[in-house]
Amino acid sequence: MADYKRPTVSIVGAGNVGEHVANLIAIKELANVRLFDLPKKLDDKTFEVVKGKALDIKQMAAAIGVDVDIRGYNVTADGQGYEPLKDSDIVVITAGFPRRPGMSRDDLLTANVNIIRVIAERVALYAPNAVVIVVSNPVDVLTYAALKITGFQKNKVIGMAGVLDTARFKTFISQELKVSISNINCFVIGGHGDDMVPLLSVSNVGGTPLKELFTKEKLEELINRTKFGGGEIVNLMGTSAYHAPGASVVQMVEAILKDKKAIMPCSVYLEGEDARFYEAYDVCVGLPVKVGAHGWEEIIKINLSEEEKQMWQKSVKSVKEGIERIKELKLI
Ligand SMILES: NC(=O)c1ccc[n+]([C@@H]2O[C@H](COP(=O)([O-])OP(=O)(O)OC[C@H]3O[C@@H](n4cnc5c(N)ncnc54)[C@H](O)[C@@H]3O)[C@@H](O)[C@H]2O)c1
Ligand SMILES: O=C(O)C[C@H](O)C(=O)O
Repeated sequence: MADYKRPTVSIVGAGNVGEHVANLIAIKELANVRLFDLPKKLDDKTFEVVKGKALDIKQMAAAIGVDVDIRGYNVTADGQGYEPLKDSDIVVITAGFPRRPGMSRDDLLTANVNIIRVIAERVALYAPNAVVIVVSNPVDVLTYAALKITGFQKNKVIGMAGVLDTARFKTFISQELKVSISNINCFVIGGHGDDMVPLLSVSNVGGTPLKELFTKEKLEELINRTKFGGGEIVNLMGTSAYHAPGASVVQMVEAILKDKKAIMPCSVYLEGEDARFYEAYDVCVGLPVKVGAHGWEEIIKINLSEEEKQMWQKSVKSVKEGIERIKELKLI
């Protein structure tokens, strides 16, 4: 038998989302994990929290009997300490500020793009063959920034959002109909903001279209709850979600590591024939894509209804405004 080499997933930003990604990767015994974060100051002391979290997760792995190696590394905001990114198969970027009640994801843009810039440069330097999954918000604009800054091939840079938004939509449908999540087929596409687009034309429960299962008013209510699903949690917790986001990232990680060719909505770069089909150019935005060993491998072309087209264009426009903003400010 050929030597098995366990893959390596690096996670930059070991906060709420990052540590949950690490935790789930360990539980599923998918890969070795390297966590990177800034040391934390508390009172007069500096703590190496990232090393503590890595050790704790490694001991959890021992407690549940799985064989993965988890390590933590201190980095600095100006990009020192990233050498251990070397040989990573995947780098997940979860570093940056989460929003607080009253904020939109776009309010995080300038602060987070400055963080992403340093990290993306280091990824390009030390892990030039990795697939990069961007999570930090506003995710579509930051996926675009990470793609431009790393200079990676477009298929190697993927934003996580659609898997999460779709999971939320499924949750609300399942609660309402009292039906298994596994019988619900739907996609949420577009930018990860208030203008996201639940695709009713391809959504069904056990084959029955959603439009036949709900009144117009009820469907509207479920769609709105999905669109503002992130904000609902921010208002409840004072910070943003991390269990469902962590699990959504790990679904993508697993599809890449196992070359599953799984179709899931992700934020990807549009150009050429894909851009013409969706009438959206030079932008990263959520669409159903096939995810496998090479990152995203194909954009699935779905004929949108007239109503969906209008919602899609509005969503794309709002992502493009964010991209223009960081270009004007010369942040990328
Ligand atoms: N795409 C999505 O669907 C989605 C879902 C949830 C959260 N998010 C976003 O993910 C990001 C992280 O959320 P969180 O809840 O984990 O926040 P968090 O504050 O718990 O964790 C962020 C971590 O990033 C670290 N960090 C900050 N600057 C850094 C730098 N320069 N280098 C290295 N590490 C740095 C912080 O020290 C912190 O540990 C936020 O921007 C949030 O909005 C996106
Ligand atoms: O809502 C947020 O700010 C975090 C994330 O984008 C989410 O949808 O949970």
